Amino acid sequence: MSGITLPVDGPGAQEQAQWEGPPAAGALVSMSGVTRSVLLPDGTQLTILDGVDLQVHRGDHVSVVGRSGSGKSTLLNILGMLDLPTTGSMEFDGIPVESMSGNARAVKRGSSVGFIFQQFNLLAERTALENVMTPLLYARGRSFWQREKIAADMLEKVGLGNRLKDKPQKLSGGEQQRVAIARALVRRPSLILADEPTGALDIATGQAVMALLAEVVAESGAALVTITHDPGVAALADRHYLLDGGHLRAGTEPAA
Ligand SMILES: Nc1ncnc2c1ncn2[C@@H]1O[C@H](COP(=O)(O)OP(=O)(O)OP(=O)(O)O)[C@@H](O)[C@H]1O
Repeated sequence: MSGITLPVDGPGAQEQAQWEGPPAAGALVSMSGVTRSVLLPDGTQLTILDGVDLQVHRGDHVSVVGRSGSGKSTLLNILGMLDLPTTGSMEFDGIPVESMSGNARAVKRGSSVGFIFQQFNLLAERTALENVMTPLLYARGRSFWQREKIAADMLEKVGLGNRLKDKPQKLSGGEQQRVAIARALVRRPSLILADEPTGALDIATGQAVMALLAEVVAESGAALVTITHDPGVAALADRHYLLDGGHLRAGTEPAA
């Protein structure tokens, strides 16, 4: 698909102006020596991430592969400020995340991060349009007052302009994921985090959805971090990482 353009004075423009912070040249997300550990019921400590260094800039498309249980979702949760590092440092837009209150992190997450999940996570009782409008309920200004038009425009961008009133159960898996992509992008976040975005789709549909996702994200200027088991999906990224034993390394092959 080509010629995709996002709404000109798009959703979230006001919030972005408010939150844009440091110059675009700086890293959007910077992780340095990040570990994440949890205390297990038997009192032992499980180290899930160990000494992770990662920088993500606007416009980047980064893939992370790794075996089941290697810590991919844990990494994504930290990138999206859903969890904090146990040790090490992470900055989002130049702001140390540990210096932000929980509320400030939630506001920042809402305006700056869009999530896409394997199982789409759409609200079953809401139409495609209502699902895409949902993030705009937390926006301000034009993004809030014109949320219906903004959401409809975004669904048009992902090729679903004729399915606005359909609920998820009437949509195919690929169509549901396109609704989820529209929802993730509707506030014009600076970072899109996709956790196995093609995992519930057949190969051809997954490739089409992934190509669309990469294109609309690139058009928006946001960064895209994709976690995937699928080498074909990972290959679409510009930079490739592997999580292995809690360590993040460049490339897709485990260390010898
Ligand atoms: N809160 C927690 N308490 C205990 N163990 C945890 C916790 N969170 C994660 N783990 C463990 O840490 C490891 C990494 O989990 P994570 O979900 O990040 O892996 P993943 O690479 O995303 O796996 P998958 O590909 O199967 O989704 C797993 O062994 C998981 O059981």
